[in-house]
Parts: sequence; structure tokens; C-alpha cells
Amino acid sequence: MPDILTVRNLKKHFPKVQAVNGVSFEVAEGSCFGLLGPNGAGKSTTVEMLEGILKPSSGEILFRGEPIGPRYRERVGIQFQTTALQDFLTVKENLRFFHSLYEQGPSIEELVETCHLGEFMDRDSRKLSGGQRQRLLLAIALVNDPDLLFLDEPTTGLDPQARRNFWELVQSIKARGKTIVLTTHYMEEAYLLCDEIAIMDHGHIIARGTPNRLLAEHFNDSVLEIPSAELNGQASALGFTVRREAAELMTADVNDSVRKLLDAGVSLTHLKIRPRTLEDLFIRLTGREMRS
Ligand SMILES: Nc1ncnc2c1ncn2[C@@H]1O[C@H](COP(=O)(O)OP(=O)(O)OP(=O)(O)O)[C@@H](O)[C@H]1O
Repeated sequence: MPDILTVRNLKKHFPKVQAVNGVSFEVAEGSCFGLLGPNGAGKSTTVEMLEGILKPSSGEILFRGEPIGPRYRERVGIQFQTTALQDFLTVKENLRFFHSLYEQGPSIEELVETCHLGEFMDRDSRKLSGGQRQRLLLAIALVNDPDLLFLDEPTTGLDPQARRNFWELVQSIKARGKTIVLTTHYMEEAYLLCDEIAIMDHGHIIARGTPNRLLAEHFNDSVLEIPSAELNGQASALGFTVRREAAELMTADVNDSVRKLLDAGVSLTHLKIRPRTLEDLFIRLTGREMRS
């Protein structure tokens, strides 16, 4: 697929901070691109420049090969946070208001169907649950039928079920050929939704690629997890690190490690063997855990 966005050596200085310090990447048409990083890494600043809201200090942003200009805003959709909603209006009224700002785009009925808003159209938009609010904000981001959709931490604060519902929605929108740029603090979300991710820290991109390729590049081992109590006081002798109730062992030879556990008389009933995750990669690269 050709690139819908090309970003070259993008920088943004604020008076006391170099928030973004020379980032370059491409986003393929129809893909979901994830920008990850610890607090203050420069994700929001980067995204605001890509959205055309914030002027870069230097560098280039090309949309389908052309520098972004006044018509760019017609081709992008931005899922703004709650403040974008008009107070005292119902969901239907909010949707009508934003819909009236554009001459083209899907009908209100289509937006309602796509974002599953049907059940609460007459509700005051301040009375929505977190998941319902995010679906309304997503519908508003889609009013102009954008080619490129920006989702900035769309599921932060949602309960697990609402988060899963939102992921399904994002997948269905992507299946219609839209390109998505997503920032998230949830590694599971990035793994599930993103074709490609970039991990930022201190204004730089420190890793970029498909989630599976990045995992394969950085790890050749798996993780054994077992309740510490089951190791009968032999955790350190068996090479395990104890983290609260669970003990962990990273091993490139799972068979050998399991054999040693059996030889030591450890019950394997609650043993879990898992591959490395993006969370592990994130901690390895940034030295920090993701905010949850
Ligand atoms: N308008 C501004 N003026 C001055 N400094 C700013 C401004 N916006 C952001 N910064 C600083 O730039 C750096 C990057 O901030 P940014 O919000 O882009 O990070 P982030 O990765 O999105 O963090 P978070 O995950 O907390 O949202 C931080 O040090 C932040 O304090």
C-alpha cells in the first residue's frame, strides 16, 4: 500500500522543552499505526502536528506525497476528548450539530449504525457512560468521511468490556479502508489493533515495526509464571524472580526449565507459559512500566 503520511525529521521545541526531537516515519494507507511511549515522551505533541493543529518547529509532514495544506483538514477526522461535546444537548442534537458543519459525508443514520448509538440518541450527552461517550466522539470524528482518523488514547478509563467493544468498532472502521493513527497506553490494544507501532521516548522514536517483528527482534525467550508458594522456597535456586505472589523465569529453553521444575518436585498445576508481550518490550526499551 502507498503511504498516506510521510513524516520527516519532525521537531517541536517549546520554550523550555524539546518535546519532539527529529521523528521520521511513514503510515501506509489503510493501516493502523500506533504511537506508544511513557508520559511526556512527545506522543501528543507529535499527533497534534500530524493533525495540523500544532505548527512544527521544523521537519516535513506529507499527506499522499504533498505538504499538508488547508484542504488537509477535510480529509482527516479527529476524535476529540469530551470537551468537544456541546453541553445541554442530547446525543442526537450533538450529532446533528457536527453533521451540519460538513456538506459531504455519511448520513446521521449511517453514523448511528456504525458507532452503535441507537439506544441512547435522546440522552443528555453529559449522562453517557465512558464507552458511550467515546462512541459518540468517534461518530463525530467520522462526520466528514475522513481517510485518516486520529484516536488519542481512546479507551483510557473505560472498563474492560467497553474497551473490547471499542476495539471491535475500530476494527470495523479499519475494514472499510480508513487509516488510523492511534496513541495508547494499553499494550494489548496496540498489539491487537496496530499493523505497525512506534515507541517514543524523550522526543525520539526508539523502535518501530510490526508488533510481532519487534518482539522477534528483541526477544528469543518465553516467560514461565508460577505462584511463588508452589516453588517451596526454591525460587532463587531455580532462577525465578519473585514478584509479589507470582514468580517469573525468562527462558530460551522451556522444555529444560520445565524439566528442572519437575525434578525439584514443583507442582505444575498453576504454571503459565507465555510468549513475550509488548509490555515486556516497552519496559526493556524505556526502563519504565506503562501507566495503566
Ligand atoms: N504547550 C506546551 N508548552 C510547553 N511544554 C509542553 C507543551 N505541550 C507539551 N509540553 C511538554 O512536552 C513534552 C512532551 O509532552 P507530550 O504531551 O507530547 O507527551 P505525551 O507522550 O503525549 O505524554 P502523555 O502520555 O502524558 O500524554 C512534555 O515534557 C510536556 O511537558
